[in-house]
Amino acid sequence: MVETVRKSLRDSAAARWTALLIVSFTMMCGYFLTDVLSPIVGLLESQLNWTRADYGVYTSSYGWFNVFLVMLILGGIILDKLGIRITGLGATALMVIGTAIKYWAVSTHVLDGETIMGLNAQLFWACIGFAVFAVGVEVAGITVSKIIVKWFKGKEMATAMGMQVALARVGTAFALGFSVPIARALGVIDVSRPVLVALIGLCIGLIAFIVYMVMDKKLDASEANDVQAEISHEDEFKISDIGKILTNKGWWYIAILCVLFYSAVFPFLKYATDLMVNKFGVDQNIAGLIPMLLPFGNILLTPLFGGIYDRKGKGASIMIIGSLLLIVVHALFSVQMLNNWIIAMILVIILGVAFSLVPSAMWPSVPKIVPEKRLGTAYSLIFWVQNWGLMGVPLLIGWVLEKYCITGQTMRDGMMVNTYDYTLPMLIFTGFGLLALVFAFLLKAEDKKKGYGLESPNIEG
Ligand SMILES: NCCCC[C@H](N)C(=O)NCC(=O)O
Repeated sequence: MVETVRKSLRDSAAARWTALLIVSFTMMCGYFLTDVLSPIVGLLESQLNWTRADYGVYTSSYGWFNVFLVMLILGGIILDKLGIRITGLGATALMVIGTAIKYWAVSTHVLDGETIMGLNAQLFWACIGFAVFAVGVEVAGITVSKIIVKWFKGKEMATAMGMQVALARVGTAFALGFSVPIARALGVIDVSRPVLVALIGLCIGLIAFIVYMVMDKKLDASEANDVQAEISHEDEFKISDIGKILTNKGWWYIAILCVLFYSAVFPFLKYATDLMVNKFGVDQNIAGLIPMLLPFGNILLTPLFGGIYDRKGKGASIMIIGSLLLIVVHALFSVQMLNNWIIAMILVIILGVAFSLVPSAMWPSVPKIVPEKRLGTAYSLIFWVQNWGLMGVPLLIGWVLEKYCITGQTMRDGMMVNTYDYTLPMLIFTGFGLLALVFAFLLKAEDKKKGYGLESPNIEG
């Protein structure tokens, strides 16, 4: 009898890297929209009368539905229960719908002069759009992580996750770099134009995801056999599995490390331009260029470090080194006499290394701690914990700046504005780094105790 060895579609390198590129493109469009308004805060003020406080409300709306309505956790449960295709399609559609609402809000005049719940109506609807989009992009994020595990387990998983994060950072860098030129293009300033570009990108991203769904179906078909069907039935996700995640110490260490580490990076980026102006004396028209080095650095380094994790292992150690670098950078930012912009550039570059090390090792470590059937929920719970930090820390830093750090006033662009001393905020970020380091060590110790294999390569022999 001739025995045929059935090959899975994931054994084809071309197929799995194509799948990765397709879903990474969708995520890149999502990250572009996420930061598309960050560089045009000044234009929002002059065109739509949004104050800095209004912009703060808009930024925090990212977490409204994800955090308070626990939509992110529901998304993770839906992912584990209903699967990748339906969840990914729903999440991508939500990104498009949310962005369409936001585009309408910032481009229409029918809301002029109206208020809703004490907010300018245009701002209110922009926030609702952003909050809906945020559910989509976060759930799409966990879906894509699960997609990568599905195609790359036992193979180049960390490299693939690193590539996906790198392409997401391209989206962030494009937003930081091109939003202003797009808004100023055609001789008429229009803040809704970058949002329209993002909306078009997301529609293409939706089509890309539908193409991916065909590949996903083919992958399932290539792996289907009776034995597996039996196993997968027994192996179905149950709601009680959430308890198993929440009682897993390793999962907690990753979740806490994640919220502490990301709280010292993304919220820092929201204030980094202002830091360059106030501490390093950089002209505010070009001050954004220094923080922009961070996502650009990530584009090269995250897949590189992912590759090291795949081939050599040392995932927990990589997270320790990343946390150490984070502490060094923020501590040096807090030293008052270090105020030359070249130092600022060097520190941002080192922060870029730290922000490549930790994500490249953290995300591929989750499948080593949590079984695949619970991965969607595990990732979504980590993102949920993380979203509290992403929402709360910018508010904390803003409050600290206003209460303790005003040093005087100066004239900028013909307007009298406050000047700030960033020492205290940078010490707070350093504190997050120190705590992150403690949890990185705890994770390494737990790995040693439980044998998760965080220090082992991902590529199987
Ligand atoms: N401004 C985008 C925030 C994305 C947060 C998301 N939960 C996440 O952590 N993604 C992984 C990453 O490193 O971007």
